[in-house]
Amino acid sequence: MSGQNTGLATSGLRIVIGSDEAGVDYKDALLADLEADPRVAEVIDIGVRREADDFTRPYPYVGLAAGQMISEGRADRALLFCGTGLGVAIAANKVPGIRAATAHDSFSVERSVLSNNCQILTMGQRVVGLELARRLAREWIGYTFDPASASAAKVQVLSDYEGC
Ligand SMILES: O=C(CO)[C@H](O)COP(=O)(O)O
Repeated sequence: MSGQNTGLATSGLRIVIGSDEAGVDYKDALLADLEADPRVAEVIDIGVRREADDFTRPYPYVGLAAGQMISEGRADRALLFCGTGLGVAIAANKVPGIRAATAHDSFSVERSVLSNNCQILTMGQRVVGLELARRLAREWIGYTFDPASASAAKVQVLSDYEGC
């Protein structure tokens, strides 16, 4: 995998944000939050967008597109939404080298980065309140995986399995 995300942010994160129709309200709200966050260098909105042709784009395309962007080194992380958060995570995890997790609580969000070195966080607009989603995203941005931690060897098992 080229441009593999180490989780080490040195000059601001490049974050992909995306959703299907069922997650677009949260996607647009979190897009504004990320753009205002000084820890974020770039926000890349991959849709869907209201009034656009892609509005009914199914969730697998969103998850796959986000995973591919990270895999190709065009972004460091992605924040994705659908109705449950599950579909976009399943899709993103099909891309080799990508670790995406659905999390709606603070501890799981923390561990998705510090234990699992996940590059992608997903949430469900039909599952979690907007203010909690916003708080979780703020917390998520603050975590950085430590490649010297005891968790690194466990994540490496996955990388070795995938060969990337
Ligand atoms: O939540 C979704 C997929 O996990 C999606 O937003 C809705 O999918 P559907 O229930 O198949 O319409």
